[in-house]
Amino acid sequence: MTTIADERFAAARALLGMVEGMIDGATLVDRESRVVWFSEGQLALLGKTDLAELVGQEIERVIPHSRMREVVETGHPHPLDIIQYGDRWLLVTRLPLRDETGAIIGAIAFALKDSIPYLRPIAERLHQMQSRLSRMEQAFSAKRAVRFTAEHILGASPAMRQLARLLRRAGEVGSAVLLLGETGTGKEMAAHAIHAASKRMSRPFVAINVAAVPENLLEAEFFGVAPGAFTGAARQPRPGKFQIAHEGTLFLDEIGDMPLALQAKLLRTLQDGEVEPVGSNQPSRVDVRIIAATSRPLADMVRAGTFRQDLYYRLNVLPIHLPPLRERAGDVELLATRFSEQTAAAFGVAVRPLTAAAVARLERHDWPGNVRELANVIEQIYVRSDGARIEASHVADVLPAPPEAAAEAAPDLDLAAAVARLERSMMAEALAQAGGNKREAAARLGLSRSSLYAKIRQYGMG
Ligand SMILES: Nc1ncnc2c1ncn2[C@@H]1O[C@H](COP(=O)(O)OP(=O)(O)OP(=O)(O)O)[C@@H](O)[C@H]1O
Repeated sequence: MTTIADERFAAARALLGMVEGMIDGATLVDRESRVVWFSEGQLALLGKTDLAELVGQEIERVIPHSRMREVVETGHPHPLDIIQYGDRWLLVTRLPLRDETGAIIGAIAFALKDSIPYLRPIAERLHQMQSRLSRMEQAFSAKRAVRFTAEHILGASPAMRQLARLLRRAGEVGSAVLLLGETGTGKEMAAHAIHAASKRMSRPFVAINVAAVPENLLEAEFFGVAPGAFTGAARQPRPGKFQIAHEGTLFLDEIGDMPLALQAKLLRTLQDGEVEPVGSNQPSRVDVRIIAATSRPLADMVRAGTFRQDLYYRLNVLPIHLPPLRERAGDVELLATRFSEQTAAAFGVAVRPLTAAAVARLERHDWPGNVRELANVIEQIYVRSDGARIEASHVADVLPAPPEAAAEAAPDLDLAAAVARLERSMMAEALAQAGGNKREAAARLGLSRSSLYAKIRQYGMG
């Protein structure tokens, strides 16, 4: 005689029979977790052919890791589980079966056919998000690492001793700082040192060079992008430098190159302590200390109306002037010696001390590119000449000849050096004409801003 349970099992089998094409395998067990039925597909998965010999066996004897008993005993379904059969991965659903009084009479399980490919888009998205996260974590910890402290900033001149005091003080107070100085005077280094001396030192230090980022990307770079802000944009939100620098320090290099429209948004952010990603009207709070830097005469720009006065006051809470190298003659020897040691270590060669004449020759130079130019000159000497020491002649080979000597100089047949000299002088001219504005100078030279930047770095100039 057939019981209610038998009827229900028969109904379940009939139902599964109707969707046979969509499932890889199906299993029915009774309330003692004994096998009632396996579908053809399930038998194949198990490597069996004879259903009759399996019916009535406890499910674990046939499928050792089966979780059907759990479902029968708890009455809780497992709507989605991923299991492995040999080398196949299946998405399995297990449901309890009940009679009309609600009592459990067994359980049913089925694996959706080709279910794993259905999962692939989700798995890939998860994978993408995980790798994004780990890239961001890496970037975070790299940025968080303190690169320079005040001790790295070399200089025994009174101007530099005063600077070291100011940087430490700036670290303590936590207000906005404006670093003023020519290119290559160590503004970025100073910003690192302030961060390292502040209570934010274990939080991120994030730098952005306003002049080096194309104008149309600046806003997104600063404030981030809301998910799907523009067609084709990533659907996930992209954090801006403000969000990345949360609780840390944001270094805004070449702030004088910031377009006026963005200056307004930056001011709002600083006033409200909230950022609004591009394409979103939902501001979020950020706690960021700002250190801005510029090699341009910001006060003059305010007068000329190219830099907002209110933003200037907001940033100029603690102005720190970084003296150009030509005003720190006493430091040239110290810096050149240190750069010689660093270059030797980087090239894996013996250190070449500088002769007194070489130092004197370096001290006569005007250093438009400041400390970066000096570091570059020393490195070029290592590349272009041999010898146990750095002689005045090595310096002269690398530095442009002083004006009075130029007339007597032998014709220079070194094409690369001549091209470099021409490039340098045209770049210096374009920068001077553009009042230090790199955007404008690049346009005058017919270069992209990033190429101009690369050349400025290459030649250690501004
Ligand atoms: N006082 C110093 N002691 C040691 N190294 C220095 C000093 N000042 C600058 N440097 C070195 O000179 C190079 C230029 O410094 P940095 O990038 O900080 O200058 P900057 O003023 O920010 O330049 P820019 O405005 O062109 O970006 C760096 O390699 C830095 O390590």
